[in-house]
Amino acid sequence: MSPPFAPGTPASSVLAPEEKEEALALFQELLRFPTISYAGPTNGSYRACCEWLVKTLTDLGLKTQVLEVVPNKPVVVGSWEGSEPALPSVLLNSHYDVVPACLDQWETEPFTPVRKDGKIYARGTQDMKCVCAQYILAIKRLKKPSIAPAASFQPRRSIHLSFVPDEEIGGEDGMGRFLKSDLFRSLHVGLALDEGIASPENSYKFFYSERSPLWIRVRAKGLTGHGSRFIPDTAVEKIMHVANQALAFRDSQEKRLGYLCPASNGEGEGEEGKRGGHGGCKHALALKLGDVATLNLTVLKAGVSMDNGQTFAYNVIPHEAEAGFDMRIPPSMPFAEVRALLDAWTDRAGVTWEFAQEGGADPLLTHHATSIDGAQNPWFSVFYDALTSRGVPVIPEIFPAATDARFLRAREISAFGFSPMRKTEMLLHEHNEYVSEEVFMEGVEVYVTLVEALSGAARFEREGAQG
Ligand SMILES: CSCC[C@H](NC(C)=O)C(=O)O
Ligand SMILES: [Zn+2]
Ligand SMILES: [Zn+2]
Repeated sequence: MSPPFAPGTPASSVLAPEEKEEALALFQELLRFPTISYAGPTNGSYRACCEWLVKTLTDLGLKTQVLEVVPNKPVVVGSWEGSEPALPSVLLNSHYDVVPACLDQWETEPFTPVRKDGKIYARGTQDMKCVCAQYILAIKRLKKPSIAPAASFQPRRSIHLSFVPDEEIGGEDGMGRFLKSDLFRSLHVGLALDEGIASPENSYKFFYSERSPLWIRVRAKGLTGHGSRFIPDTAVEKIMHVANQALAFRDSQEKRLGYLCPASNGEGEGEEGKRGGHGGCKHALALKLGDVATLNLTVLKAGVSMDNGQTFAYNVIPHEAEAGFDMRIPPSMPFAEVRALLDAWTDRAGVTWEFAQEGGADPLLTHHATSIDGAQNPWFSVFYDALTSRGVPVIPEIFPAATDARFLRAREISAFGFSPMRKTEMLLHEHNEYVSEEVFMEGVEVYVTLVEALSGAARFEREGAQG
């Protein structure tokens, strides 16, 4: 892979003002659906959003299919057949669900988009309805071009757009079910694009792997008694012992941030004292969030209560306590090491730990990566060359959280996480989420570039004669 190159000047918007307004109107229509994912019977406005997607894709002339394996959790697929449909296709995936918004913390109504100072405020503007809309608008540009050189574009490989629910609550009933369907098999996907995150710098980040989310439950039992005494071996004391060691590990990982990648020069941890750019490191890569482990104490339960936690008996030492940790494990950290740490922390405290993920953590105990070596993975070269052709530095990273791309990579389908937002504050899951109109419109053009290149890619040598 070539190193990231110096910033250039990206093409500015070439759309007429009325076309920009049309594009922003479409984006705002999508933002109006309160598609908050949750485990309720109707799943917010999934169905209404799905109907809007079906109409929008059909109006574009795409073949539209809806898969509803789990009631009220539809997956929508729009397809544009390529001139060589036997070749592996390009999948543009996005999730249409969003996280909840705390109304009292927002300055605007989260599902009534507001345009102010060149920005659009609404839940989902970054995560990830921007990308849902940009895919649609890029296809619209390519199908009904008003601007050269998009005129007469015909994809060689088929292009599929998938819009899935439930990503924000684990994705099992969304992307998980979609991947197991005959519909998905029929798409014959070679490369998928999925979400990334905004880059505050003048660069595009893209993600080729992600950290594994492990949620750990620790339960302790201990002696009870009067709150005025020195009772030994209490449940809370045991939990505190585990928590203190866990938080010390957290500190040690946080200190690694910004230091040279030890793997890049083969000299191990000692080299981490040298900040990025020094010390003979081959790549001069500073460790980022996706390269280190994180751990947060996110659940704490204890106390004797007769009314479900409304009031507590402050003078009774609780005989049980529980802690929950959200751990994120980078591909460089073997899972055996994680287990050994957890065993050591809990053994010393005389308690046990378990995975808290529903259905177990087995699928999360393997990291999957899409190769970013062009000699191994020709999709990477096409993606990277097309993206860098826009003159903005392009940075490969490991996604710090979990996305639907993990399901694709687990099936050995190449998947890059990418949301075209440069010079943009990262606001996913935050209050007052927004994206600038300029960034949004540039993103449409970025996808025009990417879709042209990816769907136009000639048969790769390894694809053989049958595609
Ligand atoms: C494991 S399912 C939860 C998925 C969620 N994804 C994001 C992007 O926030 C997370 O990483 O917590
Ligand atoms: Zn997302
Ligand atoms: Zn999210």
